[in-house]
Amino acid sequence: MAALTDSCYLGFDFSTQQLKVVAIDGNLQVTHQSNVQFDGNLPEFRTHGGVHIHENGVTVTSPVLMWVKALDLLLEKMKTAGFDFSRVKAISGSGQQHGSVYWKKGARKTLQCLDPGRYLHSLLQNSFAVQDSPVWMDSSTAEQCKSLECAVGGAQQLANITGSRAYERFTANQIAKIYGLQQDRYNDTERISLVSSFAASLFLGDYAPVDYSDGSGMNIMDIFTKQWSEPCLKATAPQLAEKLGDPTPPTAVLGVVSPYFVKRFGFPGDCKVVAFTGDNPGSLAGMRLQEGDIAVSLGTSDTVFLWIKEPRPMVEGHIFCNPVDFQSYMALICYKNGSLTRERIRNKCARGSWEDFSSALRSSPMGNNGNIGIYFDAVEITPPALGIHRFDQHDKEVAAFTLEVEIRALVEGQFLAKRVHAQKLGYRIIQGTRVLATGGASSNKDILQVLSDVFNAPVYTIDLANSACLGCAYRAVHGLAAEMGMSFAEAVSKAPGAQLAVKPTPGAEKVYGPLLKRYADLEEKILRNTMTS
Ligand SMILES: Nc1ncnc2c1ncn2[C@@H]1O[C@H](COP(=O)(O)OP(=O)(O)O)[C@@H](O)[C@H]1O
Ligand SMILES: O=C(CO)[C@@H](O)[C@H](O)COP(=O)(O)O
Repeated sequence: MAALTDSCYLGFDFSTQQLKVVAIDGNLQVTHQSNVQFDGNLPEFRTHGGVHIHENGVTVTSPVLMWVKALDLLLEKMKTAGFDFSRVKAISGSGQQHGSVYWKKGARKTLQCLDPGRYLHSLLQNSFAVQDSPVWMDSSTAEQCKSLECAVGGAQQLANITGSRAYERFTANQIAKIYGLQQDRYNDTERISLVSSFAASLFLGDYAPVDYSDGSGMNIMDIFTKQWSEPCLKATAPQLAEKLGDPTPPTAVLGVVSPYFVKRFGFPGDCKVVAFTGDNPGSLAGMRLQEGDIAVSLGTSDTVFLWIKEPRPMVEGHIFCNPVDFQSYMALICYKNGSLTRERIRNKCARGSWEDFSSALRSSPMGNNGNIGIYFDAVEITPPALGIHRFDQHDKEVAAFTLEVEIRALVEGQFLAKRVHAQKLGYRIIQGTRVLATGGASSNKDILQVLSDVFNAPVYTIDLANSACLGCAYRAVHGLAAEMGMSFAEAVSKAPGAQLAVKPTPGAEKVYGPLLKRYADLEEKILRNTMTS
């Protein structure tokens, strides 16, 4: 037993607003957690919510050096807190999906001989051909999307290969834009990483490959052969395969940590680095999703995901390779107007207080007396529409709601959308369905109550809102076990299970059944108006 509590595994998450870490011991118990907030702890980068929204409103980037500096800061913080790095057997991690990093020619050499006496951000300040990395909130690549779909034979055909039709935030379209507008920088790029494989590269002291699961969010990888698709490569940019390197299984042990971390922080020389993946795949691992469950992540973005065996890619939603099981897949739907929209309405209607926001939810009725709100502050992903739309019980568009009605309309609207879209992908709520919630807003029980009522199913949470970090700490454990043929489920069987957070209110299905239909029709109408305007 002592050996199990002595050993330690780390999971990092480079998400939109912060860098987080979770440490677990060999018994899979959480022993340490920490984080660095980009806006608050690194104000010199002047980000808002971890990003820069450019003047055109659709280009969204983050400074790549901010992520590097956040890692310097986080590891120093852990050291100051007395964290014992010498016990770490393996690390893994995740990153916000789709974002891309452009390593400059010569950067590999720099990575291979980092001076442990200096900070990473100072050592790597000249290592990037593009300083501002495009991130998942970007929607500036409509033109590139059109041309990629056209090149492979249409949206459905692209989905049949890569798991998704062309999406503006997906990496191929971002790369095509950089190649089109900044050819010098593209030519000066030695390696293109995702945020996840970039983070793994820092630890490895060499370029880390893209894993199959996060690689599925690029519009370039064939999710069935798990190789780059030739037609997609060709339609995106020249010499792309060599700049991407070959994709790798998410369970792969990539090597050991770079001597930089051994000398500077005292990591053991044989501490393994397991492939990093996307934050949503990381969450699937952290929640130990089972077939039949539906997971709802309420982070900066809201996402819904499912474990699936037989994928049928469609033009709505995404299919990714499964991060923990080679034979399986995961379906995902992403919403851009998640926590940041809830924060805006909280500030406008609840004096900036989550407590007041919650009490408005508690004191308003299920179904909001028939009022429905659809809030797309930024161009939404599912569906691609914009604007604030409020409807009364007769589906008549109205200009405003009272504060309390506005708060409930936002939360109900967000969850009605999730159930409507999940059902369109074929998901059915059956006896025994569990909704697993995670992400920052999953700490709010009143928000979870609305989720439970709209889905008419119990909502479970895990102890930690940071399921991506935890999942990657589990993946670090599994990476070592997988080498001996052990499955993920076996490797983490001792981990604490999800806890029941809330049950649906009696009568919920009667209230939300008709609202689901109305929501779907109203959304359809908004989308039609968007297309014709
Ligand atoms: N009590 C709360 N109620 C609702 N939302 C909350 C609460 N606490 C935190 N949040 C939301 O959680 C969000 C951060 O979630 P998180 O999953 O950590 O994001 P990310 O991983 O994308 O950085 C914040 O933007 C905030 O709006
Ligand atoms: O674009 C997607 C998924 O397709 C987003 O879910 C990003 O992966 C960002 O994640 P968070 O920082 O919101 O967790």
